[in-house]
Order: sequence, then C-alpha cells, then structure tokens
Amino acid sequence: MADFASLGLSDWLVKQCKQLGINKPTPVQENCMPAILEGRDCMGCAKTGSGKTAAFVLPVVQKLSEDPYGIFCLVLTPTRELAYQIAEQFRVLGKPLGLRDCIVVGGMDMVRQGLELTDQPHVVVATPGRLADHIRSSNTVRMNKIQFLILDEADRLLEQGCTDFTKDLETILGFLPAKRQTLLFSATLTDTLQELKNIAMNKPFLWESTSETRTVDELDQRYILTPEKVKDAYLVHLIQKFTDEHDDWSIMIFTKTCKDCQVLTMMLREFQFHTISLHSMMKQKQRFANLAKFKASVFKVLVATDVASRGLDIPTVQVVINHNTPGLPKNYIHRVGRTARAGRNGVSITLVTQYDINLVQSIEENTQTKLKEYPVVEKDVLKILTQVNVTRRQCEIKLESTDFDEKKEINKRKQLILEGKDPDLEAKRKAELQKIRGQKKKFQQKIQDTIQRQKHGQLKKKLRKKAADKTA
Ligand SMILES: Nc1ncnc2c1ncn2[C@@H]1O[C@H](COP(=O)(O)OP(=O)(O)OP(=O)(O)O)[C@@H](O)[C@H]1O
Repeated sequence: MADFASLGLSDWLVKQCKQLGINKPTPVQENCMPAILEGRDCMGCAKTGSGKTAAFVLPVVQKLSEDPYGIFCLVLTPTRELAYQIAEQFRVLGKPLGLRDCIVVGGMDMVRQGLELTDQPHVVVATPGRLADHIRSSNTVRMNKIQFLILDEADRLLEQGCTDFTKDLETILGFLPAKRQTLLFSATLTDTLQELKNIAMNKPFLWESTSETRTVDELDQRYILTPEKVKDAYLVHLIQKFTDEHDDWSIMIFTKTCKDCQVLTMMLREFQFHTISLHSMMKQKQRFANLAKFKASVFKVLVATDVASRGLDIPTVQVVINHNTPGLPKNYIHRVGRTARAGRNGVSITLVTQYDINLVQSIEENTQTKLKEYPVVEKDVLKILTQVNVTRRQCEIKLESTDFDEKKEINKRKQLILEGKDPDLEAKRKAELQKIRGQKKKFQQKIQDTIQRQKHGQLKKKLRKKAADKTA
C-alpha cells in the first residue's frame, strides 16, 4: 500500500496528516490523489466515512503550497454545517501555510461574507444559493483565478430535490474560468454520473470503490416492523435501552419533516433524554450551536431531518435510527452513513410500517445488503405505549400553540419569491391542482364502485342459478 509521501505530498503535509491521525491513505485517497496532483479532473465515489474530504483537501493544499495566488479553490456543498466542517479540514491541514478560508453560507451575515470574499482568501467553501446571491448582487467578487472547483456531495448538488440548486449552479459555473480542475465526490455518485461528467469536462479520472455493497461492512443494519401508532413507543424504548447500556454512545434520529423533528425532540425531552434538534426551520445560529453541543457530547441524542444526512462526521455517533423509512435508497445510504465511519462499528435501525415494505425492498436491492430484524421484547414496548402517545399528543398541542406552522408558511413564501414566483399565484395553482386531483379520485372511485356492483350482480346471478339448478 502506498504512503502519502509516495503519492506526492510534501513532508510537512505528511506530518500535518499524522497530527490528525491520518497515517495511511484510504483507497479513495490512494487512487484519486495522484490524478488530482497530475492536474486531471476527478470523480471519486466511495462509501460514507471513507475519507473523501481529505482526498480533495490534501492535493489542493499541496498545490497551493507550490503556487499560491488569488482565490485558489472553491468548494460547493449542499448544507451549511457541512461547509463549516470542510473549511475546518482545510484550516487544520493548511495551517503551516497560513491558509485563509472564507465560508459563504445562507443564514449568516452577508455583508461580512462580502468583505471576506473581496479579501482574496485561498479557499472559499460555500453553499450554492448564498454564493450565487453574492455573484448576482456584487461586482467586487473575483474568481477568475480559481484553479480548483470541488463539488462535494456532487449528486445532491445536481439533483432536483426539495432544494433545487441548478439555477444557482448555473450562475456560479458561468462566473468561473473554464480552465480549471473540477473534482466531484460523493458516496452516491453513480446515480447522476452522466450529468456530472458534463461538469467535469476534461475527460475526468473516475474512481469508484469496487465493493458490491454500497454501505460499510462495519455497519449492523436492522429494521423493526411496527404499526404507525407504535413507532414512537419503539423509539423511546430503543433510546432508553441504548442510554442505559452505553453512556458514551451518541444517537442520531432522522425524521421526515421539520415538524416531526420538533415534536419528537419535545417528546424525548419529556422522557428526560438529553435531546436537541437540527432542521431547516431553525435559526442558523441555533443550528450551529446545537450541532456543536451534540459533537461535544453535551447532548447525546440529536433528532434531525435530512439536512443532517450528508457528510457530517461525528465519531461518537454509534446508532442511527430512521424514524421514517427513507423514500430513496441513496438517502438511506447517507443517513446510516453517519455512523460506522473510518473503520468504526455502528448500528442503524429503520422503523418500518406495513406501507414501507416496498421501500425497504428497494433499499436492499440498491445497497445489496439484507436488513435484519432488530429483536425487541414487544410487551416492554406495549407497556409504555399509552404514556408515549399521550405525551406526543401533548407536545403536538404545545407546538400548535406556537407560531411553528406560520413560520413554515412564511419561509415557503420567501423561498417562492427568491425563485422569482408569485406565492399567491402558486397557492391558487396548487388549490386548482388539488381540486382536479380530487375530482379525478372521485371519478376513479365511481368507476371502481360500478365495477364492484357489476361483479356483485354477476356473483348473485351465479349463486341464484346454482340454487335453481340444485332445486331442479
Ligand atoms: N487516511 C485516513 N486514515 C484515518 N482516518 C482518516 C483518513 N482519512 C480521513 N480520515 C478520517 O475519517 C473520517 C471520515 O472522513 P470523511 O468525513 O472525509 O468521510 P467521507 O468519505 O467524506 O464521508 P461522507 O460520504 O459521509 O461525507 C474523518 O474523521 C477523517 O478525519
């Protein structure tokens, strides 16, 4: 196996790696770093927690030490928390160089960011929306000397999910020099490979780990089949069990919506679990503060939406619980990848209702892994069922008395305005669409009823004929 020096890193950088416990290159580092140092575009697809960040940070820092000027490298990433984590790696590994970074993310002071950007940092780590805002609104930002463009979690940046980055990416890509190295990384790159290849134009070096499975072997993947109404009781039971048995374990719980995330946090607190939350309806400062407290193990339970599912590297996370079964296999891969990182063990437990069985099948097919049932003594869960459900309802009522839903509406309107849409017109369109859907449903129901009636009539006829034949 190669060492970092033989891959082309200077002695001082190898020393710097050692200080971080990075002694031997992981496969993604061993394979991608030489190509990047040679000047090639690169696409690296490797499992969660396999060291993809250092696979691009190290060659950039090496190159920067050889020829530093202007804003040298731009990293784009889908979430604000991830931007801070990546910047931290640049800062630590590039410390002997006096590397200067600038973080450009939404929810933080735009004026200050603007000033930092004009101060020509070596590395800019940004979320696409905020950086595109700076580019559109200011003529002082210069990025014409960029040597590296890096898209971390590249497939997420390009997919058209609930946050659509495509317009912002267009603005940013149009602003960058064509002559540059482009590096794309993710644990689920293959799903959008073609679109990604169009961004990395110079015949990119593509490296993909050869393993058949898409999740790490150190991860024990489990499921619990439960009716919807018993889900929360299972959740409380699991957390009680893990916190009783392992006082140094941290637990991440993923939920489908911000509201669910908030209610579950309130509920778990009622049961005296030290719980905090992370979702997009929180103020950014609160998001950072909560994540810092969770990382420092001040709080051992974090309830989060998918905003925390990608990239976050928190070594103490030993358990991931999916309160809802993720609709897409790749979301599952990233969520459960928050544990069992860098060779450590971890457990994931997905709560599955009868309606989610096909989702589990597609997760199993996609990851090439079979989820095993997690054994639970059912009567222990049933014992707490009423108490859990009553507590949840109380928390829901408490939340309804706040302006949580109102804030959601305001945020939605803000988002639509930012996208150049008229919120009232959109609401009208949505209502019309719902009306049409309702009519369609009614019509389908009518057809179904008629078919049922006809079948019933035919059956009756048959039975009558049978009875008549018998008596004859
Ligand atoms: N060569 C190495 N040896 C030991 N540890 C390493 C090495 N490279 C990176 N690490 C550590 O492994 C952990 C996971 O790395 P990283 O966050 O880069 O994973 P990733 O592949 O980007 O995962 P994800 O797909 O979830 O974003 C980090 O704590 C990092 O410091």
